[in-house]
Amino acid sequence: RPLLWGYGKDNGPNTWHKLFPIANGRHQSPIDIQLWNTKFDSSLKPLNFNYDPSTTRGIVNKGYSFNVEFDDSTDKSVLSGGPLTEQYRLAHFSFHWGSRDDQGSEHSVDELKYSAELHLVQWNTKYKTFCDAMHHPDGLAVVGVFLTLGSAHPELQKVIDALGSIKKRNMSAACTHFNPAGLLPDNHDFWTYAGSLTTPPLSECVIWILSKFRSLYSTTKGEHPEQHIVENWRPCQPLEGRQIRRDPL
Ligand SMILES: NS(=O)(=O)c1ccc(C(=O)N2CCN(Cc3ccccc3)C2)cc1
Repeated sequence: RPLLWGYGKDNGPNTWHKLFPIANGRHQSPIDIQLWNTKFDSSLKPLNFNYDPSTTRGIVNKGYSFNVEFDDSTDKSVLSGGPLTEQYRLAHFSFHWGSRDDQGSEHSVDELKYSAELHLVQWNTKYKTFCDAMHHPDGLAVVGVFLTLGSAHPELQKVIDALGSIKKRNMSAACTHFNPAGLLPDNHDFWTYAGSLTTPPLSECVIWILSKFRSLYSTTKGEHPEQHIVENWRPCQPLEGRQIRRDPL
């Protein structure tokens, strides 16, 4: 059964507007973070990651990426602070990567792309469900972390080790007690702007929070996540007069 959309020539990002016309909207993601155009905002608070590893549910092959999913039926794993005025529940995290080490991230910084980008996806608890939240500009808060090749990263290694058991789309495997905070850089400085999902349905419902600092990862021989899924990043979209705020100075 052919997938509705993907990253190939016939179903890739340049074709998505046909099924999802919002693709040509004015609040699309990802974007290039042009450092000269970021503005310090003293009203931004420190980010507050409050993740409980016992909410880890498992790892699922989504076809064009894989998600590590969390139980979001309670407020056990939540994000608050930063640009957020409410609490957001962790639903899953996933990655975007490329076929080469010099591309793979979705956002770029002064046109520089990283090898991969981690997305920690949270939804605003003032809405009843994730799906409901997707219909509001403040519905989701996605924390983006740039990944660059480096020394092995224990928490990330746990994810890479689990990939062997979810080789096909819709396969899932148990994955427990994962600490998503372990994937974050020590420094929580960030840029933030109003944007969209970077995959269909491309809803303009995301408050993006991009870490200024990188996390390191190393791909072990053979078990490369991109072995079967080669490129799953969307190119940068027009900023259209949006302001990118930064914290701190
Ligand atoms: N790369 S990203 O961070 O922008 C991101 C991408 C996708 C998602 C996500 O979990 N979903 C998007 C919609 N999908 C399911 C769905 C729901 C309603 C209608 C249609 C489809 C789930 C979250 C974050």
